Amino acid sequence: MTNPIDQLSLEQRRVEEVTGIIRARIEELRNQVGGMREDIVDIRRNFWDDVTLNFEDAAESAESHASMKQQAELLSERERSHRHAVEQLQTLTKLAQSPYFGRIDFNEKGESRAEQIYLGVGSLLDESGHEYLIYDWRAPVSSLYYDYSPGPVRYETPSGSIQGEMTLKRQYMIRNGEIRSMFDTGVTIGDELLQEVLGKQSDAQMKSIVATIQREQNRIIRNERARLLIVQGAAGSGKTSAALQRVAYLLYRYRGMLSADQIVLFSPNPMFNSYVSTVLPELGEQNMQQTTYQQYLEHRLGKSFELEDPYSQMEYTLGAVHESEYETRIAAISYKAGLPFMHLIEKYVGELGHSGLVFKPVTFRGRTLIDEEAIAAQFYACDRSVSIGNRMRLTADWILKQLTKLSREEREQEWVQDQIELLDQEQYAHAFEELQRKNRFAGNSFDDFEAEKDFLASMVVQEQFKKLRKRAKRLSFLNVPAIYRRLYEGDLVLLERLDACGQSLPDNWNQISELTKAKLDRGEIYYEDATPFLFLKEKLEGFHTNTSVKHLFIDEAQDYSPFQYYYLKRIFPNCKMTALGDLNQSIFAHSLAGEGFDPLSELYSGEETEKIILTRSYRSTRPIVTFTSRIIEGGSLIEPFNRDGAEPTITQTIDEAHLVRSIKERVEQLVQAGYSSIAVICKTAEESRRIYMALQTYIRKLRLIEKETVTFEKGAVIIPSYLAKGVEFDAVIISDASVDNYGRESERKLFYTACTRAMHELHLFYRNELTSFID
Ligand SMILES: Nc1ncnc2c1ncn2[C@@H]1O[C@H](COP(=O)(O)OP(=O)(O)OP(=O)(O)O)[C@@H](O)[C@H]1O
Repeated sequence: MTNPIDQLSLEQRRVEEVTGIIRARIEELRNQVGGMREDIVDIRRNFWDDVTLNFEDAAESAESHASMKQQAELLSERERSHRHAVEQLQTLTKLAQSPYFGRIDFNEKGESRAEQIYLGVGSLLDESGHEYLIYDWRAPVSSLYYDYSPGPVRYETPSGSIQGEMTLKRQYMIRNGEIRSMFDTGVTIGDELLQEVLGKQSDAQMKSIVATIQREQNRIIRNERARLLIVQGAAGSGKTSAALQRVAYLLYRYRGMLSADQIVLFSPNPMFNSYVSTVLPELGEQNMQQTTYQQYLEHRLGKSFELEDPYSQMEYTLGAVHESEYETRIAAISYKAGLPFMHLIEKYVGELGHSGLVFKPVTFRGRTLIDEEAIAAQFYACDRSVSIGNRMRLTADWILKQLTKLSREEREQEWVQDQIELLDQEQYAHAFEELQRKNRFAGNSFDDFEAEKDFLASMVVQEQFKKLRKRAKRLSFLNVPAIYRRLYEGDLVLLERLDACGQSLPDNWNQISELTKAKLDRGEIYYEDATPFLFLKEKLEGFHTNTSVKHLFIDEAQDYSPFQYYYLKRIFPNCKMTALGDLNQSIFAHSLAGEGFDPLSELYSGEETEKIILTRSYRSTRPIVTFTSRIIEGGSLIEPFNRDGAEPTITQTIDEAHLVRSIKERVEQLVQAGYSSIAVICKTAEESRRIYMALQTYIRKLRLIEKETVTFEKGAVIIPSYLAKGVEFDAVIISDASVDNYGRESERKLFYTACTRAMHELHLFYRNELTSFID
């Protein structure tokens, strides 16, 4: 056995050799890329010179067409090669800095000797093109590194399972071609390396974790079987990290079949998008599509209503306790989140198939062309065995036909003559050409004059009717807002029928109805009504499904309601879903907390669903995890990663001035200690603004984070608790941990979420009495 020093120098020599090969290849590739770029510019510049164009007859035209096609193909082939080479160059540049982070020696069953397998963020072949100098961390064999310690091992490949023995597992920290540290590891992937990584300061951007992925995280990343993968993980257990590495894995595993734009990540807020946006490019992949549920709802709702955002709803639930309508609103949020409400809407739609739909008349220049009764009569005359969506299409076709008829009558109207007189030269010339083309214009008879007049009138009317036709095709003759409102009008037979079939409405349904109607009548819609409204709309109009999305990732999955999950399933029927959440961080009144992930688990069959639980927490130091896990029920199951640090502090302040002074001093001390991201977390936006106003003159570059903030930056920030979801800071200050601020049971998880954002230090301030969430 070689001694450790010799081992290190042997390994260093290999790093140098491999780095040398990488550098040479970079050089080579740079030249190639330069050449390709020139080629492309050249082809683009001379595109028309290099194609032969002749359209004299059909044969010549076909030849010209073929020549153009050939040239375009040549250009796109060069562009593709250029893109590929640039990507390769990016990967090689990363490898030149740190060619690999791990090694396993694997002796495959039946082979006489072990192969040394080095793992990095991309793969590299030797000169002969046969031997891998570096394996991509996502290659099948690389999973051994994450799943096993030395001993008997096996891994899966697309063509079956491979067994053998792992004789060595080693980790490296290589920077600028130099091995900074090296460990031979046992059971877990190097506590030493993880210690080193986690002990570092936070960044404005999330980092990739490929060198230290833990076994249970690897199960999430490489899962290919589940249609629905549910991850319940403690705060800081690496759910978001696992999700992003999973995207990178899927893009590698299904290269050529799956592209980044077929993967969608639903994030908690726009700032989070900026926080995670560098991970995939760091891994040499393109970012998936990112959105928030709110953005998605806005897109779907269009101009129908002004939509309340979830943070305004949150501010209401946190701050409006003393308002008279508070209990009604909370009951409404909770009821409208559930499946019983979804079933109520389904029943309602069933009823609407027989009667009760509300239509809008087709109007034009203040006149009704087709009234709502006629549309309703037409709709209800359609065969009732046909689905509502299809009957709606048939009704639209009927309206289009009516419009064609009506447009003929419309030509006689006075306004048409007025418009004709206003036509310009160009429009006249166009009409004249059209008439000639149709052989309806000879140029010298009375008929011609009539034909021209008629043609111009038809042209003017057609132009104006275009909008009507478009609206009819979009089914805008259906008054969905009014239909949704009717649900709350109380005179529905439906509600009695529901009662009869044992489904009961909440006790205060009448008050809920009043509240909802009042909002709708202002042209606004509560956040909790948006999904039910869209569900109703889609049920009536037919679902606008998105079949191109193949993977849906839902981060902070506990913040979605069962109703929202069913809606998402309907909208994205072809995709696999990965939902990552923590029930202890359920902060919305509508979220999954009560029933856990059960409603989500029922989305697909048992065989299609898998659940993975992560209990180890990596973000915070052991003292912080020990402290925060006492806030919630079942917290003792959370396992802190063994990283030492300062104990959290709790300080009582006398009044607001004292509080502001204390926070200021604490921030200064944290800056002195070298922390670069420090957050003062307040409960609400209002509290955040107040503290910000008081502190801004004392703390340099202090930033106030609001719901509109889209970038996550380093430095000192004041942030409302619910916007701190999913992100982390070196040090966290809780500005007011008094019982007055965090006293209601419903605020426990919000308080927990705020405290668990801290990586290295946590400081709490309070006035009068401390919250009872801390024992
Ligand atoms: N295997 C790992 N190696 C290195 N760092 C890790 C690993 N797993 C998690 N981390 C780090 O732990 C921190 C928390 O990870 P992440 O934000 O993914 O957790 P989370 O479960 O989504 O947290 P939360 O639910 O509290 O928002 C991050 O700094 C991440 O880089």
